[in-house]
Amino acid sequence: MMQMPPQQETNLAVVVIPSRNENNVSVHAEPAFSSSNVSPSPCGSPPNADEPPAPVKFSFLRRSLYPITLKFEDVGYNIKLRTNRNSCCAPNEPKLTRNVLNGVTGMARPGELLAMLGPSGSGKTTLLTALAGRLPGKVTGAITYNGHPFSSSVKRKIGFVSQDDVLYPHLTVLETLTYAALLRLPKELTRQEKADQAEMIISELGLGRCRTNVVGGPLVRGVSGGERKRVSIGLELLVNPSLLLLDEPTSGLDSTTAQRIVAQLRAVARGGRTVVTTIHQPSSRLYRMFDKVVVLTEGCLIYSGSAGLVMEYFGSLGYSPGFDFINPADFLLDLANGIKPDLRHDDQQEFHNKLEYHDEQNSIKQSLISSYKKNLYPALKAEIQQHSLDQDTHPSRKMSSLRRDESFWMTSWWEQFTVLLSRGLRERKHESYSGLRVFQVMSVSVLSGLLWWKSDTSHVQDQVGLLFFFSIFWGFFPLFNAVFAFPLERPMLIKERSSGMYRLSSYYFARIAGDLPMELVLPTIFVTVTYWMGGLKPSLGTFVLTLLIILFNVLVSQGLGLALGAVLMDAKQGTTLASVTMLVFLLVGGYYIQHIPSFIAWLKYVSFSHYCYELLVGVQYSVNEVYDCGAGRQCRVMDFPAISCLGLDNLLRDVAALAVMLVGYRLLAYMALRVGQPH
Ligand SMILES: Nc1ncnc2c1ncn2[C@@H]1O[C@H](COP(=O)(O)OP(=O)(O)OP(=O)(O)O)[C@@H](O)[C@H]1O
Repeated sequence: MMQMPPQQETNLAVVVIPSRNENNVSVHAEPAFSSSNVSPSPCGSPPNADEPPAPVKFSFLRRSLYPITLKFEDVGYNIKLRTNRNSCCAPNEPKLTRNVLNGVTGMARPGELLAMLGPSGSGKTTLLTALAGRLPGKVTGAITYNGHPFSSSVKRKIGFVSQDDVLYPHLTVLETLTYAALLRLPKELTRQEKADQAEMIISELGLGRCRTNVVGGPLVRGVSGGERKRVSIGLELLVNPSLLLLDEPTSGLDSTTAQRIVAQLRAVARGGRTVVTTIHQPSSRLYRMFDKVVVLTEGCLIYSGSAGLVMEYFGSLGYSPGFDFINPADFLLDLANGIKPDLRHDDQQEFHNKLEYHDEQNSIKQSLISSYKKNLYPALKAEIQQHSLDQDTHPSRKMSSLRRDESFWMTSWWEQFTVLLSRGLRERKHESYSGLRVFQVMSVSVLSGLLWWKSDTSHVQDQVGLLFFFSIFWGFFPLFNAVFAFPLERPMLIKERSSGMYRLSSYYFARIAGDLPMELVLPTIFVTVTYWMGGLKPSLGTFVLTLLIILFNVLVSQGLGLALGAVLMDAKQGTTLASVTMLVFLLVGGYYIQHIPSFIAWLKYVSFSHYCYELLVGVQYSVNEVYDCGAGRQCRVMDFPAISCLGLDNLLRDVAALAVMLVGYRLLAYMALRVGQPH
């Protein structure tokens, strides 16, 4: 029943990969565009037409060094359904579960392209995610890679392309692939060699014309959908994966582009890799490129085996198309939906209107599932077992490298940090240095300078008001900017951490360091303008201290924003909680209420704005400073009611409290990220 993978095509190039850890391995590779059915690049012209010929030494189409045979036996998966019932009111209510996968079995060998077909909701994505070792919760049955269960070593040999392209919208195609190459390729290669590898992928995937275009996203116009998909595929091909899993790589693309992508996937498979893809409605031209198909209906299999034998198999069950020519994929999808393929289109319309339609559909599906269990399943199991026996008798085929502990990272911590920092700065430069943001800060700064224009100590109340405004404005602003950081980056973080690209700590420190310049530049400009316009103490020392306190406050506030974002991982919830927190800090900061009832006075000790305000007032006025308090009398500033109740006798305590928060919030953010991310 099983069709062996087509042998290597004749038009092969022998190339040498000078990777230092691969010891100049001689390998065979197909030229990427040797296939006659590959159509011209949607970027404009066929790749290489107006580009210098790409060096072949790094071609991703080199043979896989660690071929993987993927086996999945009796795979099952249930999801817990959310109910509207309040569980505390019905504690004994059994939890509702839904069976998404039920006894799914199959095998894909190196060199094969396996396609998963089935109606929407039949479980294709769930199965693919389970095969990639990324499905949360318990997966029953067995999924093995050369006989081994999923491990960190296997993870490094798997490429996973999700249905949604998770890419940074403001990076160009070249930058996207180059940064990935710098992070994912082994440290034995130089930076230049890694960059060359990215260039090679661009050339081989026909992205040459759009290499300097930004990738784009929902809010930014960038490259086309097909180009974006090829960038996603290229990111995985960079690491020469042994097993490549793709979720609907052709959805939303025109048939020519779809065919081009599948042709490339087939070429990738022919290099000794195992390629598994889910696909929606492939044309018959596409279907012919598949070696194997798995057909799902409602989480159960109706077929698993050779793509070329489906018509014969279903014909033997009495299901034959009523037409001379039919796309096998349409035929399979009709069957998976429980529709008899011999009904003509008009008849189907009529049939759909009948009441017994659903019963009939269900009975066809059940009969196909039973036939699969009776006719195909035993042979499939026997084949899988025979393959396992062969592996046991030929231990060399078991790929000992998979057992080796490869939990080490591809690049050093420092390398990861510098690459992630550079990538983050480039991706967010439009946001950090946006004119709107600068305008926002500058306009508030100039307006407050005018409102407090040349105030002096005869208006102490106004001056402390300005200092309080400093502490609150530079509490709100960084907090709200930081709260978005992790929720917005979450999909990228999950994707990249799932493929073991970098340590969480290197990402975290790069993110914090990348945000620093603008987080510190804007308050510096703001304070410089407002301090001197507002008539605060004309002393350079006091000005510098005021600036340092505000920058300290900014860092603490940013830390709280990062922590809220990392704990909640939801921008909406994060901003809601941030606004409530800042309102509380505003009220207990010490400016509006001077006599807070003792049972709630503790709130001010958790408010960084309170400490910041105390410090600002503390450095602004010296102990013996006086002001004109009317009728020619001189009063001590420290006796002014709004200041005396602050208790400025222990400013070091304020500094210590802010320092604890500075470290504590960042630590909390890191821990929350660690808990929520794949390891
Ligand atoms: N986390 C989840 N919560 C609720 N339902 C889920 C979850 N994951 C999967 N499902 C359900 O499981 C079924 C299979 O989903 P899956 O995404 O695997 O289908 P699919 O065949 O890939 O569909 P499509 O072709 O539309 O992408 C669907 O009915 C889906 O609603």
